[in-house]
Amino acid sequence: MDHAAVFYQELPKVELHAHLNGSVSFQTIEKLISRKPQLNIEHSMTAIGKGQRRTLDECFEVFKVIHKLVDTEEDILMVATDVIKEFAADGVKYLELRSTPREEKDTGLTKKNYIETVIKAIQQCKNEGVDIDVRFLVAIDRRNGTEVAMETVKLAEDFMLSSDGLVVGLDLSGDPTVGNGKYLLPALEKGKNCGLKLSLHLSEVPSQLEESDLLLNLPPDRIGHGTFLHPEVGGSQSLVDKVVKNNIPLELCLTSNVKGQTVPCYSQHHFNYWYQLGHPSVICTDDKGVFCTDLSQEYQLAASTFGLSKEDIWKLSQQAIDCIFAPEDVKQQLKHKWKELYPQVFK
Ligand SMILES: CC(C)=CCNc1ncnc2c1ncn2[C@@H]1O[C@H](COP(=O)(O)O)[C@@H](O)[C@H]1O
Ligand SMILES: [Zn+2]
Repeated sequence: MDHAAVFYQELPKVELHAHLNGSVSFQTIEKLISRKPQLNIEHSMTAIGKGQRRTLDECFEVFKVIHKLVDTEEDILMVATDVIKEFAADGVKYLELRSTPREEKDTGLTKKNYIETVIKAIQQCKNEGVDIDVRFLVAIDRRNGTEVAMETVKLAEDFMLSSDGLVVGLDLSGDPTVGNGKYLLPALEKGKNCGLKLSLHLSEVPSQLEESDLLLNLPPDRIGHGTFLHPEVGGSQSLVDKVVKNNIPLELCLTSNVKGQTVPCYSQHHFNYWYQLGHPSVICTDDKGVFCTDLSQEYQLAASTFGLSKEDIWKLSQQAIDCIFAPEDVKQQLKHKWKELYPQVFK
C-alpha cells in the first residue's frame, strides 16, 4: 500500500450505505461457488471490475446471481460475518448494514430466519471483539409492492424491539425503474411512527421527480444517492429546498454511480454539488463486492477528484457520526474514538 492509501485506511470511518449481498468480497464468493459448484457460476458474473461499466439493468442481474449463491442460513451467516470483518479491516468503526429479507422455498429459509441470522452474525463478531459497531436496516424491495412492504415493516418492528438495539431502521431500495414509491408510503409511514429510522433510495435515476417529492414529505431520515434531485440534472430547486430545510443527510456512493452509469464520470458526481452547499453528505460504498471497491478507496477518490485535503477528509468522516441511526450515547462514544485516533492518523 502506498503512503497516501495508508492514511485513508487508517482513517476511522462510518459506513451507512452497504447492501449485504452487494458487499460480498471475491474471497467469499469463491467459498460460495465451491459450496455450490452445480450452479456453474463464475466470479466474473458477480462483480464489475476496474474500468468496466454496466447498465442499471445489468447491475441488477448481478444481484440475482449472488442471491442464487446465498440461499441458506449458513450462507447468510458466513456472508454477513465476512462482510463485517472486511469493513472492520478497512478501518470502519461503525457500520449500518442493510439487506432484504428473503424467503427461499427450496432451502426452507424464511424472512424471519434471514433477519435472525444477520443479527447472529453481528452478535458473533461483537463477542469475538471485532472493533466495529454494527447495526441493521431491514430493506424493502420496491418491486414487491404494498403488501410485502407492510409485512417487512412488521418484521422490522418486532426485531427493533427484540434485538437489543441492533435493528434501527428501514431501507427502501431495489431497481429504481420498477414499481412506484407512492404505494409504499403507508408502510414507510407506519415504520416511521413506530420508531424505525428511514433511509430511502431517492432519485437514483431521472424521471422520479414526483415520487421523490412525495417521499420527501415523510420526511426520510437519510437519502440514498439523490443523484437527480438538483435542477442542473433535471431535478428541481423545490426538491433541494426540502432536503436542505429538513437537513436530511445524503449517502453518496461514487464508484457505484459511475459503474452503474447514472453519473458520467467521477468529476461530475453530485458529491460536489452538496459539498459546496455545506449539506451533510456521507461517503459510502453501496455494494463494495459488486463494484470492487472499499470505503478507504471511496474517500481517496473523493479527495483526489475534488481536491480535498486530509483535514477536509477527516471532517467528512467525523461529520458522518451525526448521521448514524444509533442513539446519542453511541455518537458520543464514536466522537471520543475519533479524538483518540486523530494523532495516530496524522502522525
Ligand atoms: C444497479 C446499481 C448501480 C446498483 C446500486 N444501486 C442500487 N440501487 C437500488 N437498490 C440496490 C442497489 N444496490 C443494491 N440494491 C438492493 O440491494 C439488493 C442486494 O442486497 P440484499 O440482498 O438486500 O442484501 C438488491 O437486490 C437491491 O434490491
Ligand atoms: Zn444502494
